Amino acid sequence: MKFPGQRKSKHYFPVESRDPLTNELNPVISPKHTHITGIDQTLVDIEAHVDQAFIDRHQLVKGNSLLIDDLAAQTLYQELQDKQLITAEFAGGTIGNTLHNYSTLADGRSVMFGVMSQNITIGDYAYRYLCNTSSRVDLNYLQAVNGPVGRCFTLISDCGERTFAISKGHMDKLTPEFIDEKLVKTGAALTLTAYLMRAGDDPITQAAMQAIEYAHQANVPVVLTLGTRFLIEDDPKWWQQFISEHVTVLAMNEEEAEALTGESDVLLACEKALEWCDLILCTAGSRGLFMAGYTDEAFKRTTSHTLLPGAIPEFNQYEFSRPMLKTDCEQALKVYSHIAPFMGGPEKITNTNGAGDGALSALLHDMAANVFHRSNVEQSSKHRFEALSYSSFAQICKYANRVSYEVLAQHSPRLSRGLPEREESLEEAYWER
Ligand SMILES: Nc1ncnc2c1ncn2[C@@H]1O[C@H](COP(=O)(O)OP(=O)(O)O)[C@@H](O)[C@H]1O
Ligand SMILES: Nc1nc2c(ncn2[C@@H]2O[C@H](COP(=O)(O)O)[C@@H](O)[C@H]2O)c(=O)[nH]1
Repeated sequence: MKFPGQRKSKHYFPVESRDPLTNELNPVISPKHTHITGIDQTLVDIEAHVDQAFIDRHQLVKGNSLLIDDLAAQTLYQELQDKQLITAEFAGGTIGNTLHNYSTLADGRSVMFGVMSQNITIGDYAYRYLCNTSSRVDLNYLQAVNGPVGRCFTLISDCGERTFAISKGHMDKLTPEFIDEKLVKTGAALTLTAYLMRAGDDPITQAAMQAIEYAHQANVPVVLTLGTRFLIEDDPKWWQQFISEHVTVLAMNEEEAEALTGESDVLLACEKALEWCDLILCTAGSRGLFMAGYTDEAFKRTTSHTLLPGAIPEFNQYEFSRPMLKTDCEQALKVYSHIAPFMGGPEKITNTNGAGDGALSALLHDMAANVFHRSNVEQSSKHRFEALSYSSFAQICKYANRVSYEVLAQHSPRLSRGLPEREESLEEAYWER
């Protein structure tokens, strides 16, 4: 596993580079590996730039992700083809993107549970999905289905806003028997999306609930990303209950945060949502991103950054602390952190598809790095208390933000390579010091 983010100090990381003295006492011959698991609806993104009239004509809602039937999909696809509007086709799906980006960043294994067409022909959507997924994403546990994977028409408006129209195919046919109990229980995290809960009579929702049960039995953190505010604002109470019963880490953007909590201020929304989960990553578009969570009074660390004003004054005071489960804290303290977009954001943003998923994959990398380090260097001072991540709130913000920038600067929601080892924007002197 690679070190999460870019820093000079990589204390016993990779784990083979431990102190020579302790190496002699307890040599690492071959490090124990770590993986994460996730469930997704297997989807290919079909990207096109369209105007408002197109969105209205196909009865879509700007910014939403709506399910459409076969006839509507056929009509929409036909118009896109006739007018030659399709600009790209990529493997997609919010968790598929997150696992791919995790594996690319961490150079580590992730396991995806989902479906795949039994019969694949070269060039079809199932084939493209497989071709566009990192070889470090283990697809051996996919369930074979007799039909196509899903298509996600990703319609980009002039303002950069995305509207998704989903033609399901067989993407929701995953059944609970295809969730591998051992893999979920030995993983560093289980990653899910709120979209899995809108499958109607299809079995993927039960498959997700089965995975959650396995994760709970083994105290594996359950990570949920909210997808779109429209899904949440239909029934915020139901989601609040769902999160408090099942979720450890919540990823959302500021609109989803408002839909969930009723608070338009991101900090206040995070403060409220911390009553239902342990750790929050909340992206805020051109305002960057926020993290919120708990740490124990005994292990809090004061920031050396400028204290920031906001609805919670000086909210970032303890952002150098590491996130912990609330139940692991003797005296739980709420901690918040914020970062503005890396270098102010790329010069030109063609579309923001996948920027939020990118940030989440960085957080997952940091959480998995903690498990990896703990299982290989158990005696390290890092593990004298149980933390959810390897790094501090502030450091994870930096890393997640940097990854979002990379996704924004390229075209696809999936990274084609990891981050550079050394940041060009940091002076040479930083690395030499
Ligand atoms: N217009 C922008 N300018 C600069 N950075 C941006 C912009 N939009 C998004 N980002 C970066 O991408 C991250 C995720 O974006 P956001 O749009 O909030 O995610 P989502 O795709 O989940 O809605 C932000 O935290 C920020 O770092
Ligand atoms: N699993 C599902 N993924 C979906 C659905 N609708 C859209 N999407 C995917 O989201 C990403 C973009 O993510 P974001 O971070 O920019 O919000 C894109 O690649 C789509 O494939 C859905 O219903 N289910």
